[in-house]
Amino acid sequence: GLPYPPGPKRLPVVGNAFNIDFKEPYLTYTEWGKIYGDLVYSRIFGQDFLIVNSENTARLLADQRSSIYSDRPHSPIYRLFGIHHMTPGLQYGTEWKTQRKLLHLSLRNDVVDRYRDMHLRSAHRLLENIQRDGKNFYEHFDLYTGALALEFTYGRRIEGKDDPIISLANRLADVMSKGITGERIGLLRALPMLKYVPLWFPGATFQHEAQQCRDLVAAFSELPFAVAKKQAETSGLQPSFVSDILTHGEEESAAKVTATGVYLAAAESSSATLKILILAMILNPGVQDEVHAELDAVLGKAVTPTFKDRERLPYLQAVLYEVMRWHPAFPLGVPHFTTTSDVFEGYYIPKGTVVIFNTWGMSNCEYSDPERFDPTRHLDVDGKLKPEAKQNSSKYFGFGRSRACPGRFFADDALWAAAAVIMSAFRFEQAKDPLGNDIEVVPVFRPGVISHPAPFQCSIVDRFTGS
Ligand code: HEM
Repeated sequence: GLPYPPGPKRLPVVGNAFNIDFKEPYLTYTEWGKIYGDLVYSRIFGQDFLIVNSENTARLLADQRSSIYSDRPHSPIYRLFGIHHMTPGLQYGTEWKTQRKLLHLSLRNDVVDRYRDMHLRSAHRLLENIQRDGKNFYEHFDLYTGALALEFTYGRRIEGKDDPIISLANRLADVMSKGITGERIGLLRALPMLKYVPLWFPGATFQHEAQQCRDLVAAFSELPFAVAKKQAETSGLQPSFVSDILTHGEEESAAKVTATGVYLAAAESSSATLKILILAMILNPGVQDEVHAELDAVLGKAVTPTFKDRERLPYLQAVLYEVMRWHPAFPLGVPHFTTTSDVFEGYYIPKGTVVIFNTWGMSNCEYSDPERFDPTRHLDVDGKLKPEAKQNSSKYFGFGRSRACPGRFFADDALWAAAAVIMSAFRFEQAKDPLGNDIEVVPVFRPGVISHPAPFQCSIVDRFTGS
């Protein structure tokens, strides 16, 4: 037979389990990429992995062979935690295709303009929250993106973090991110009997978390939907994802399931990106000066931007592209899985291989001096956006025409609205200690599929009052 793609030497049974930095696996994969090239083969506990280190190869596989490369890894953990029927984890097949069709109705490029008022209204709410209570800016970003996701999905306006639906959603996201880790997915593959440990068994934390997650999923797929329907009967249906589906005569059950997945896919990814923006601004005050200079020159002082100003603010847009390049919120995308075996450039790729698109590696190796935060990479000599800038940033939303993020156009507007509104109002700076010295900020990212910056202190100054 044909050889596997090149890769690090494997030990019997464990394979490469001890070669990977599980906290920041993208660092390991990027190192491997430098040694072995665009395609790296690895194995852990009998599971095949293919790491794809170049954007071009990722597109050749995911776009041109999408029927082979669009599945998701099969793991019993999704069923245990009750999330196996949500779009991001669904296996390639009819149910997934139906959900993608429903998402397309409300999220395609030519319909997302209708959410722009909602984005701006929510961005102003974000601004007020930061003005009132700057210390908890992380929480305000989570509320901004969570509220947008819920209003988009159910037409429900969220007034604050105590809203019962947002607190339910947050509890669910929390249980999921703690419960469904890569290590557990691996452990369950190695010791499948773990899923039969009875609930009463001492130390069965895993089972308790799974049960709690299933209960929360069940509540979350019923409650907001029921509220939206009730509202529809009394005051008419607010335009939303759910209303789009119901007016198209689609089945209620498909609508409910798809809606639940949207919140989980939309909220955390966008708020992580906004936190990375603030981190980048604190670390690069000169870039922040440029953003402010552009805003003041184009709009005049103390004018808050709206979407009609977007084209005239190329530097701000370049900053957003650079945020995603500098540290992608999904450094390794979301894993794909092969439905059949394949041969690519003379290499054999088995059926059932987990395919990891190393976006972090791509955004580091395909640019010079990659650690430097430099928005001008995306601008030409006249300060206009390079024609390829938008396309270059599409990799941060994943790969495969049919599997890539369906919410990317919505996310793009949500990020822009928040960035434009809060950056026109505030300057983000290093916080000071009681002696007046700057508190140094070191960029540290938490492990996980979505890479959040670890909490950092920050001083937020009103640009116009100086307070
Ligand atoms: C900055 C914000 C966001 C980023 C960086 C992001 C990125 C991603 C990535 C990398 C994937 C995996 C694609 C792949 O399999 O290759 C994904 C999937 C997905 N995203 Fe997003 N996303 C964002 C916001 C959103 C929003 C706002 C929504 C909905 C309104 C959304 C809905 C989804 C859904 C439903 C999936 C699963 C698609 C599938 O498995 O078929 N995302 N996203």
